[in-house]
Formats: sequence, structure tokens, C-alpha cells
Amino acid sequence: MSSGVLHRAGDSPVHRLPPQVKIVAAVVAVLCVVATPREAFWAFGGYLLAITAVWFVARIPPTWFAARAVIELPFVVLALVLPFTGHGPTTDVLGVPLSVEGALAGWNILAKGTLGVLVSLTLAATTAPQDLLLGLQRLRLPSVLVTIATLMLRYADVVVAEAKRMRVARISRGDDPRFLWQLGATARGVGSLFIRSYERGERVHLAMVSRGWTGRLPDGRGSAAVEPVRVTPGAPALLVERLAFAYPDGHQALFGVDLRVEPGERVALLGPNGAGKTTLVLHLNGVLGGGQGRIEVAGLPVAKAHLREIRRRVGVVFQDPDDQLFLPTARQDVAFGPANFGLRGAELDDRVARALDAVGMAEVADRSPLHLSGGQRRRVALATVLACDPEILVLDEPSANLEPVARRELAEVLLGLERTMLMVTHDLPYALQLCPRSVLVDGGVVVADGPTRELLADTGLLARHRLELPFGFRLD
Ligand SMILES: Nc1ncnc2c1ncn2[C@@H]1O[C@H](COP(=O)(O)OP(=O)(O)OP(=O)(O)O)[C@@H](O)[C@H]1O
Repeated sequence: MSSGVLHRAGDSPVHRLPPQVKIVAAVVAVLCVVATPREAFWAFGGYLLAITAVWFVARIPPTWFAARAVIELPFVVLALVLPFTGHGPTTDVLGVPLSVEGALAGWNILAKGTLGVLVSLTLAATTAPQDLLLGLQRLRLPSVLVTIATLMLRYADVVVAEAKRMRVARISRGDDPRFLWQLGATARGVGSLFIRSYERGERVHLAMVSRGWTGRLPDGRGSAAVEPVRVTPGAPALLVERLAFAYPDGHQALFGVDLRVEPGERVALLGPNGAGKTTLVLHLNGVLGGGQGRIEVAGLPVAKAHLREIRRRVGVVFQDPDDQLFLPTARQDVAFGPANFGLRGAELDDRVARALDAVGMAEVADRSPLHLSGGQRRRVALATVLACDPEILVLDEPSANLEPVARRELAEVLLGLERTMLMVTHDLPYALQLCPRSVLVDGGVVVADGPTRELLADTGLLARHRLELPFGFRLD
């Protein structure tokens, strides 16, 4: 959405029209086009004239539409085939007999298809995707449909963003997708684009599941409040015993992990790439399961019967904030989790406001998260989890891709939160700053556990597990 796939930023009377008015106008225009008899050639000319007048007012050059008209290709192909395959009387064109009925049917499809595409492109060009969703909401479309449209837009955004990244990567390696001999590479690129988009979609889904999503849309009626479950007094915040797990493809990632975290502790989870850190944390709120061993959260076993309560208690902030943010505004994204857990009305609004406030993001509440900077997005992603009021905060690489100031500001926010915290990180100074205790995982088992300063001072241990303090960093 943010990438403005189709939306062309501008400030014209057309851009300024309320989105619901534009949606209704577009639907009426398409219905008129469809209802027009195919022989009324003048009417189609009139429609085209009206559409170009809108482009003129909106200051969108026809070339912009020409470049995107490729989506019309199926209509063109069909329109070209029909004169050859149609029945009835024929007429000779350059010695080739063409079906009159087929030609008229082809024209009908081409004219109406083209006008339909142009109307849709005009709407998309002059209305930001999030405004389109707002327009649908104002038109009182069932909230279920608006949510589905939101998710579809988010997915389209994911596909376009991946496609752009892959295109840049290809072009920078000397590839030029315009040439025919690059067709093979382009085809392979499309295949891998879909796999990557699917994987991204999976991660967005995991982040949704982690915030209480059960497949039911939070439409204000569906979710019941979470029943409070009795906490075992004196139980550790987290208890993991002999946890072993293999992915469905047979790859074993965990080989018997033991971990105990007391309430209020802040623990860093360190380890080289592929050590099993993410696999471990995804077990803590039951997103991954089916392995062997025991996991308890405040004495409550992580089992199917308690998953809702477990997910309310264990908030997972994913590594990439884009996996966590998918709704039109930051406020809606932050409300997603608590709404799934049954909060409504003033209570929900209050929870959202407090979470945004806690991360210093109250002023961006009504902006699209996808238009925020990387640091702001990470804070909003944290707010989406804080709003669920979890007792345990699990953060996967919170400082990744942050500029130094944003990294420090996030550390200040995290230090101000009084919660049990488990932080997966490769950023060893960050671990030292935020977590008095560190657990080192490698090869799917815990290989060291102790005060962060002591672990980081053990250069032999770090070297054996491919960890290294940054150049110039000294442990004083
Ligand atoms: N969906 C999957 N299917 C199969 N194997 C997987 C899957 N996800 C992860 N793995 C494998 O499991 C092992 C542990 O991966 P995991 O992502 O937990 O490591 P990590 O410690 O978080 O690594 P990193 O620091 O690189 O993020 C790796 O060998 C990885 O290739």
C-alpha cells in the first residue's frame, strides 16, 4: 500500500473528493458501461471523453495509464480471437473471412473491458489505498469484507515490495528484463517472487496469530473476553524443559532446550545464525508446537486448551515490523490484538492510547504504519504487542536495521517497561545494556547461561559460537 502501487499522489479536486463518493461514482460508471448496448459506439466514445476529462482535472498524464493498461491483456486476446472463432455470417478483411457476430462480441469485450480498467485505474490513481478502505467503511460495507479487502491490499503490497526489491537486485547485476533472452530469468524471478511473497504472508499470519487471531475477524461481536486463568503462585515466568523440535521437512532445530526465567527478569537470547533462537521463541506462545518437552508460562502449560491465554501473556515482537503491521492506521494495528482478546469500546481505546504513549508514538496514531520510518515502525510494532498487556515480552532482534539514535531511543523505551523480557539479539552491546542475564544457544541447545557481562568477557566461548563484540567495543 505504502509503495503507492497505483496511487499517484496529487492535490486536485478529484484527489480531494471523499473516497466513498469516488467509489460510488466508479461503480455507477462501470455499471453504465456494462449496460450500454455494444452497437452504441458514440456512447463508448462519450465515456472515454469523460474519463480523460477526469484525468485532465486530476493532472494524470495518459501515459501513466498506458503503462498500466497491460492488465487489460486478457480482454485484448479474447477480442482478437473471437472474430476467427465466431459463428454466423462472415465478412472478408484482406481476404480473411471474419465472423461478424464474433467481431461484435470482441468489440463488446474490448470496449467494456478497457473502460472498466480505465475507471478502476482512475479511482486507484486518485485515492490512496487506505482511503479506499475508509470509503468502504463509510459506505457501511460489512466489516468482514473491509477486513478481507485490507488483508488483500496488504498482500498486494507485500508482492509489489518483493517484486521491486528483486528487480533492483537483478538490474544491479546487469540484467535487463526487457530483452527476450532474459525471459527465462524473468520466469524464474516470478516463481521465486511468489514463494517469497508466500513466506512473507506466512510471517504476517504468524504475527497475527501471536496477537490472538483465531481466524475470526474482530468485528466487534465475535471474540469473547479471555477467561482469567489461575496463575500458580511462585511459578517461574517461563519454564522450558528438554524442548526438542523438528520442522515438517525433517530439519531438527532444537535438541533439548532447558530454560527458566523468573518474573521480572530481562534475559538476552544469544547465538549464531541458525542456532534455533527464533524456533525457540515461537514455541513460547504456541505458534510452533508438536515437538517434545515441556513449556510453561507462569505455571500454565503451553497447550491447545490455553493458547488464547498464553498468547495474551506472552507478547512476541517480530524481527521485521512489516510482518506485524498490516492495517490502514497505526491505531487500528495497535487495537488488533486487544480486540482479539475481547476488549471493546472505551477500554480498548484507552489500552491503545496507553500503548502508543508508552512507545512515544501517540502522534502517529492515525497515520499508515507503512508510511513511518523504520524506527517509528519498530516502536508501533512494539505498541501492538504492549496493547495486549503481556506479562512476558519476547523481542526478536529489536535493534536490527535501526540507526544509532532510534536504537538508543528504543532501549530507553524497553528499559522503562516493567516486564519479564526475553530478547533475541546479535547486538551484544544491546544485550549488555538491556539484559543482566544472557543465555547462549547453539546447535539447538543452551550452551551457556549467566550474567551477560561474564558471558561477553569469555572470548573463547564467544569465538566457539561465532559471536564477536563490535570493533572498538570494550567491556570496562
Ligand atoms: N520453516 C522452516 N523449515 C525448515 N527449517 C527451518 C525453518 N525455519 C528455520 N529452519 C531451520 O531451523 C534452524 C534454526 O533456525 P532459527 O530461525 O530458529 O535460527 P536462529 O537462531 O533464529 O537464526 P538467525 O540468528 O539467523 O535468525 C536453522 O537451521 C533453519 O535453517
